[in-house]
Amino acid sequence: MKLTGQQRNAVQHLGHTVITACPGSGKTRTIIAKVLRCIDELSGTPRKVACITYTNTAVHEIENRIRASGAATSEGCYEVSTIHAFCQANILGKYHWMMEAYKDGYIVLPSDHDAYIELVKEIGDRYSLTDVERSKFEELGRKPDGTPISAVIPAKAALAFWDELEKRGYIDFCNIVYHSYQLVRDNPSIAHNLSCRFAYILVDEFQDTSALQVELLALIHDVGHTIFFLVGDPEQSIYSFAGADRKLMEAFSQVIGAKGFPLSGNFRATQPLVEHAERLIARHPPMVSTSKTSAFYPSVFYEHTQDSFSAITDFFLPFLEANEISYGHTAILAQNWFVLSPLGKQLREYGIPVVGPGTRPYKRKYLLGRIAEQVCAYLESSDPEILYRTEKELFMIANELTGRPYFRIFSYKGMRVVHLLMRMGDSLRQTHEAATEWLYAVAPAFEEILIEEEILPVNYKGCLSESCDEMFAEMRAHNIDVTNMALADLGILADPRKSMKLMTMHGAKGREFEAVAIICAHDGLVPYYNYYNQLSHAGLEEARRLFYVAMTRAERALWIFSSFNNRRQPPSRFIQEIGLHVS
Ligand SMILES: Nc1ncnc2c1ncn2[C@@H]1O[C@H](COP(=O)(O)OP(=O)(O)OP(=O)(O)O)[C@@H](O)[C@H]1O
Repeated sequence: MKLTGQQRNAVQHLGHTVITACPGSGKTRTIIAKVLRCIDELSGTPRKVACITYTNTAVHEIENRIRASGAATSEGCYEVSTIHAFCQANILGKYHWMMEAYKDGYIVLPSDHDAYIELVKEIGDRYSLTDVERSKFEELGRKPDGTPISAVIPAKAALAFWDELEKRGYIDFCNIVYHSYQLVRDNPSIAHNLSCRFAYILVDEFQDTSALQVELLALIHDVGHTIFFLVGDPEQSIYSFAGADRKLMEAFSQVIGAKGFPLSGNFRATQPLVEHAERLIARHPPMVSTSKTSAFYPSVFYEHTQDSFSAITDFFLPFLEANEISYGHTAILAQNWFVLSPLGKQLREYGIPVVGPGTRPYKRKYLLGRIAEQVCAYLESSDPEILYRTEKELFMIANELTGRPYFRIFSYKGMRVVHLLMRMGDSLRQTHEAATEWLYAVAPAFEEILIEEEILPVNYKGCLSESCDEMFAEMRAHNIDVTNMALADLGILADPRKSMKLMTMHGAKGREFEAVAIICAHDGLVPYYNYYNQLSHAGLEEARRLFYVAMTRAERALWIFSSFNNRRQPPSRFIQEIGLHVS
């Protein structure tokens, strides 16, 4: 992997390391190079390197790059995961028996699970919570002392919610980390064990690490056998609502005595784009482009249009076509999910390959849908990468259903099952061409394979057929045209490489796209405020960083749209701040 001198120096440093640098400067590339170096060093030893990153997408990206480098043969000496997956695999999943509440096991409850939704309703009714408050349970965070972190949910409601989860043997995402922290804090032998096992812990996007996560890392650090490699950019800290504190990066680096390494230059974006970003947040020294991509002049555009759909179809899509930018290299970003969802639905109906909110014609929770999407993606592209993702999906499904991590899936056995599913999907495609018929045919066939191969227990017989019925009932209830659904449409959902991505600005962190469109750029959304939530100085600064993250995802072109259908909220103040004219 090609590295600059600065990047190489950071990778070669033997002690604790911290890299604080601007967007596009190669922080993620450097952390990947460090993983590869650690793999080289640790291969053949019982010790490991853990690379902790913020999102599952980032995990996939890093894993792909490690595989591409050929280091995947050293599987077993590295782990790339989110902090939740790290805690689940190395702490809570292993030591839950030490906790009275979870001594017999637990089930991780995702926020789209029926039991989760029911519980939110129950607690919402008990505490007379508003719809906005009810929608924020999945964003709940927790301080090291157990206090809930939420700008909107009253603490007593959050505590009652967790109490009920615990009584029912469930656990939500934020408590995976909280209970792991408790286990490590109360049992020094666990910290010792982790420090002996992990020779290196590398953390990407450290600016969004919460106090709870830092405390957990500090406990491992204190044992003294682990070297930390931290990368981040405080100017891209956008998760304070979940407990992130941009000052923790510097504080933790000082505590552990990490040596700082600068990285300069933005490899991603062209100079005109970088100049607009500099107007929003000025860096010292100023960020300069080192991108070799040819620049568009102009490359930052603003339009005030009727609505988001007309913005995309009248301006963004024609621009992509004229400049031969493929959909797979583009993204549409918005401050929240609610404005993306109707747009996703409209674009899908318009025939544009899109993934993201509103583009899946049924909820993600359906087991059959989750497996079928992977199989369809593989049948379309034969990409071996999808085989690994299917393996992971099976692991998650088995874990969610049974409450037990079934690590054997990540072995020859798991891969064999994945191949059996692919083969079955392919053979049924010959006789059942339409997606509807195919789904009804694969449901019992996949189920038989999963039960026979002991991925699912026998008492789960019927679960995929049931899931198939529920999926279709939901699609019919929402008037989805199921008869014209093709297998390729399902495959796109699991393999979004050729599709335009719809994502929230938060979800876009760490990503890059040739062209980016920001929709609904209105004051009240970015920055967020309304009659009940006045805009504070801290809120404004966090929103500025959010807009900065969104605009620095673009490599060549950035389009920003506001809408004259939205009469209550003026165009975002950040549009003018970056030097664009708002009439
Ligand atoms: N030494 C290098 N030579 C060539 N390209 C590079 C180099 N370093 C980084 N890049 C490229 O620059 C782009 C940005 O790199 P990367 O994603 O690692 O930046 P980052 O600092 O993590 O960005 P952000 O903070 O915005 O997430 C990527 O396309 C990467 O491949």
